[in-house]
Amino acid sequence: MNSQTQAILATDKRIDGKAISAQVLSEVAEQVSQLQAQGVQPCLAVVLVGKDPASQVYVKNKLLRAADVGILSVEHYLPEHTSEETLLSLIESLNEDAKVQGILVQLPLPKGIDEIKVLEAIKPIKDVDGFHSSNVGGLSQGRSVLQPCTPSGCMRLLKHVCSDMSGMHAVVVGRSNIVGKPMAALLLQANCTVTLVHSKSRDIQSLCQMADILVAAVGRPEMIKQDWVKPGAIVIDVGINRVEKDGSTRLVGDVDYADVWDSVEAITPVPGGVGPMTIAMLMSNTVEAAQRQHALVSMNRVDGSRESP
Ligand SMILES: NC(=O)C1=CN([C@@H]2O[C@H](COP(=O)(O)OP(=O)(O)OC[C@H]3O[C@@H](n4cnc5c(N)ncnc54)[C@H](OP(=O)(O)O)[C@@H]3O)[C@@H](O)[C@H]2O)C=CC1
Ligand SMILES: Nc1nc(=O)c2c([nH]1)NC[C@@H]1CN(c3ccc(C(=O)N[C@@H](CCC(=O)O)C(=O)O)cc3)C=[N+]21
Repeated sequence: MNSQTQAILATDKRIDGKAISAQVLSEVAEQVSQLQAQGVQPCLAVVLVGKDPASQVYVKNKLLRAADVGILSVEHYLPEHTSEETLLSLIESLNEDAKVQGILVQLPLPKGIDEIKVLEAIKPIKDVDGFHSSNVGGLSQGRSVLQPCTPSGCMRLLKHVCSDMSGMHAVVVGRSNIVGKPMAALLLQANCTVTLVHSKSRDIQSLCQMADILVAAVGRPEMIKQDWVKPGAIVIDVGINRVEKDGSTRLVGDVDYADVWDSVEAITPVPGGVGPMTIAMLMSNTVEAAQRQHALVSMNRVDGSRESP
């Protein structure tokens, strides 16, 4: 990225996730071309069980972005009442398919299917969501593993407005396995002092007021107001909430954007903030998975060892 683009993206208070994700996607497209030149076509398998309307929209957007950057995608749509066994055997066949380097099982899964069991069935090297315990453990140890897309997207946005986060107090609201916990791990790795807040925390407002970096991943529309935010804070709003207002549906975050605007140094909008970054990082992880698998295959050809990707 040249310094002029960096300046454009960083001068505004609004952290433009759409523009920054476009940069990530153009880097990914370049990496895809390099892999293709080596005879590797990156391919992402997306598995959707049931007909949850929001999941259908997200999956469609992921497939569109994959096509944009030259990543092949294969879709597996399974009916709502699919058994856990059927899903596990699909994952097994995708694990064994050398043409597929990335596997994503869209969450949430229908009731009756053990989410952890399903995520654990995905080969860690193909786990482009970064949800397998081996990748989760690797992240907390600071190893170079496939990282969860939403938190790594948030880190990328933060780096646009803050080149060194060392010593800053980061408060993350929400402790889910897919957002809050890995977000805290990444902030810790960036040398922040991290507070992880959840529904059982006491006096959440005071904890938020202490934040130099505030990350909201709660799922409560516009919960965070101006008097929760320290003046000059950087705010990353992960929340995606659909609210009805005057007969139409609007998308809002967990932060009251208009209310906090005057206080903050920088803030991500909803939509157009973290959401597009999540998808861009998924493409980036797919390419990384393809590169790692290609390197393993090449290494095995040279030394004849039996380890397979
Ligand atoms: N932009 C993107 O790319 C993505 C956006 N999202 C959005 O982010 C939001 C969070 O998602 P996700 O992490 O999956 O959600 P979960 O519902 O899994 O987790 C929500 C977390 O918030 C905590 N919480 C709930 N209410 C409160 C409260 N009043 N005060 C403090 N903490 C509270 C819960 O605490 P406890 O653990 O105690 O129950 C829980 O840890 C949602 O709006 C979701 O749609 C999610 C993924 C990606
Ligand atoms: N295995 C798995 N991996 C995920 O990463 C995963 C998941 N399951 N389940 C659901 C959550 C949610 N999530 C989003 C991705 C993109 C947008 C996104 O693109 N949002 C747009 C708006 C989209 C709209 O209009 O609804 C935006 O914020 O601008 C939002 C949310 C990924 N998730």
